[in-house]
Amino acid sequence: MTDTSLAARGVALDLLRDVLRKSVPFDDAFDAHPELAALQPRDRGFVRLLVATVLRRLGQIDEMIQASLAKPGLPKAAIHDMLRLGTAQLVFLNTPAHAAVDTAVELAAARNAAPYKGLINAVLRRIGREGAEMAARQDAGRLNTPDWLWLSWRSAYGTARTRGIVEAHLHEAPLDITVKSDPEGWAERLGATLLPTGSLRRPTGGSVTELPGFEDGEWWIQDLAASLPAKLFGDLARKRVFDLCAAPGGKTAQLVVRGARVTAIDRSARRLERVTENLKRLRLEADVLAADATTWEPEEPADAVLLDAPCSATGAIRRHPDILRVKTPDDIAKLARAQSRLLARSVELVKPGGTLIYCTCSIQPEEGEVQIARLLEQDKRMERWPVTADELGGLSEPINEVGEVRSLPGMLADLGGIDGFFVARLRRRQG
Ligand SMILES: C[S@@+](CC[C@H](N)C(=O)[O-])C[C@H]1O[C@@H](n2cnc3c(N)ncnc32)[C@H](O)[C@@H]1O
Repeated sequence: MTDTSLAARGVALDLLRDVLRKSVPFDDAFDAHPELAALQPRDRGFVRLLVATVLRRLGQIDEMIQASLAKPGLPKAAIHDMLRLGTAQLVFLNTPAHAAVDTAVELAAARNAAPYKGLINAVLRRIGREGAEMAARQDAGRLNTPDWLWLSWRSAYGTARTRGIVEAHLHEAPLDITVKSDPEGWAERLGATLLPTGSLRRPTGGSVTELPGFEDGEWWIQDLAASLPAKLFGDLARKRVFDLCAAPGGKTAQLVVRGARVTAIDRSARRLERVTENLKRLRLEADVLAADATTWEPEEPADAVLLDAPCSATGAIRRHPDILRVKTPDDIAKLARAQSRLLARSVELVKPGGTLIYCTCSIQPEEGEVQIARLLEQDKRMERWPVTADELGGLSEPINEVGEVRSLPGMLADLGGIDGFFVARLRRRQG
């Protein structure tokens, strides 16, 4: 094994420990790893793919490891992680068997685990021989999904839709792009597909910043589902809009492009820097303000308010498989309480006759449908303004019976799928 590939696998081992045992979100662990900067871009890409594959396929991988151990009982955590990295390469990343096994054994030697070299060698050789057949017999979607999430989705959406969700999680999401203007022209220049809602779609891979139009600020990365809320305000020309949870600013940019005068608020000054940077690259202008939206007092209410609330992000598992491992039912309850406080405050920040859009990239009903049902029951100043399929380029599948957008991974499969998202559009009654 070359020094760089040993270093890359060592970094992957550390990242797996950070996510699985310290519940650090993968992107944060990745950005913070001290040895990552020294790796070649290709090795960095490999580390990302390798760890993401283990997280995406953890249930399957662990079942294969269990079945391949000579004695029952798992080895200690670091050895288990070395086996996981080896198995992901052997079964899901098409690494030649000798390379995957040898590198795992060398990693063990480099990490003071030489006594385990024999065990690692034996288990991975067996998985190299039998892994593909084992994988073909597994119920992949179910095995890779923690029980609490499986049960929550099955009770909210039924078994067939839950199957669609968990099967979609097995694959990485495509790269979606929102353009400032001329979607047809940019689709051609970027070699992308133009989706019915106006977003562009490309397969993932390659360097985004080297694509035409990036430097000139003609477009930004934004999932198809995430692009929907800002499109649902109706005419925004010269309207005053509060974007209450704005960072990193994808929706802020959309609102500005649509002609609104936007105040972009976020309580994280660090994340707000991303909004400022993104707006600068896109040559767009908004007032950017670090404040807590639950206590912020503007001079007057706005014509429209966007509340893209902090959430568990269980709708974005295709892009962030670590969510399967780091989120807990307690997180959902805590986030739901914060969302409900933000929602109550948002009502006060919108003028009578104005529009409030609430959205989250979660597929937990507690962070979506339940929030809106409770608000409408408690606050008679607000009413629903249902979303229609023609506002989504004719897509009716992600609209529920009361006119909320409820997208689920697994929907729009013929277009390449969509992240899970919830969007409710409300109006504050006059008077
Ligand atoms: C889902 S993200 C927003 C994504 C953003 N709207 C976009 O499209 O790029 C949620 C944001 O809410 C911010 N946030 C959480 N609690 C907040 C609060 N009480 N007031 C303002 N911002 C808050 C977080 O810092 C985070 O940046």
